[in-house]
Amino acid sequence: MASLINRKLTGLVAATFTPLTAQGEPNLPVIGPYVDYLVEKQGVLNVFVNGTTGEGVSLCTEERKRLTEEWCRRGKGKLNQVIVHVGCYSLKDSQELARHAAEAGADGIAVIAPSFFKSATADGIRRFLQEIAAEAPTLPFYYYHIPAVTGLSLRARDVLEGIDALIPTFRGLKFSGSDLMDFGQCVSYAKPHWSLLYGVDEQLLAALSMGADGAVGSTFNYLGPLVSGLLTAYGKGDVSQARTLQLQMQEFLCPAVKQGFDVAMNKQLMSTLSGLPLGPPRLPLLPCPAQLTLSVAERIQQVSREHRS
Ligand SMILES: CC(=O)N[C@H](C=O)[C@@H](O)[C@H](O)[C@H](O)CO
Ligand SMILES: CC(=O)C(=O)O
Repeated sequence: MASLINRKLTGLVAATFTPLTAQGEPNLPVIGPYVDYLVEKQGVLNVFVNGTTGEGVSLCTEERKRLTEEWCRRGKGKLNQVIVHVGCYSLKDSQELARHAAEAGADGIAVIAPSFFKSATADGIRRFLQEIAAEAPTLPFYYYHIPAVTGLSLRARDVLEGIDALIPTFRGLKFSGSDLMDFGQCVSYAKPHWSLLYGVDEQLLAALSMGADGAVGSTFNYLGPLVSGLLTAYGKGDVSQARTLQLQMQEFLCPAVKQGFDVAMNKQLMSTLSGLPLGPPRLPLLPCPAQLTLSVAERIQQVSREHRS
């Protein structure tokens, strides 16, 4: 198990959608084909399960466990890493999910700070994270910063201060915010074995130039080849090509963003593009009419064909 902790997470990580039946129950049989689709059609070999895109906080702990087990089981031998989000409002529930993720064979865990009672201090968050990480001492641990969703005003850099003394398994950060100065300050502070993963897909290039090691995002579920191309171009020093691809991606997403691009719309878009029956989102999110995502889906399909040919 010692090797798990030394595997640095880089490149693309797809934040997965949670397949639900028409009745709103986890639809586990879809996960096997979903893994194959990511590997074969998208060239994406890492997943981030039960996060924002996966509506993790809308699922009960039993459901989260079953989904974790299925992703780990189906991903075995096919995916490089399965990272599981285990954050809950309750510390105890998070600890239970952290222990479970280790048993299920996950490759790492991540936690979003609770946002009903919002910690006013970095110390409160660090100690919450510490008590969860301690329950899975063999797994790399990542802090997940997503201020627009949590409403927490604490900078990620402030949470990082002194964190490795508290959490020996600390291995980095998923940063889903647009404050690139804060991100840069996380890069300055990071240890070489940490992974700084960016999570605002439409401006990934800016974060790469600031020092990101990789990215976790929802759009890599269907824009994998395009974004892999962006990473490769950037890695070769071809910023002009990387920019072309980033701007192209913004062009597709812009019509969706104008209509309020939330998880419900994103999930519908993914169902259309992949053909996987992902089902409705869970309440309080309402299903997005297929019609609303069709024109976005058509443009993405057209350009994806060009990227493959
Ligand atoms: C709020 C949200 O879901 N953020 C995702 C990851 O953190 C992103 O992957 C976005 O879905 C993506 O950047 C599109 O806006
Ligand atoms: C994007 C991401 O990491 C999430 O959906 O949680």
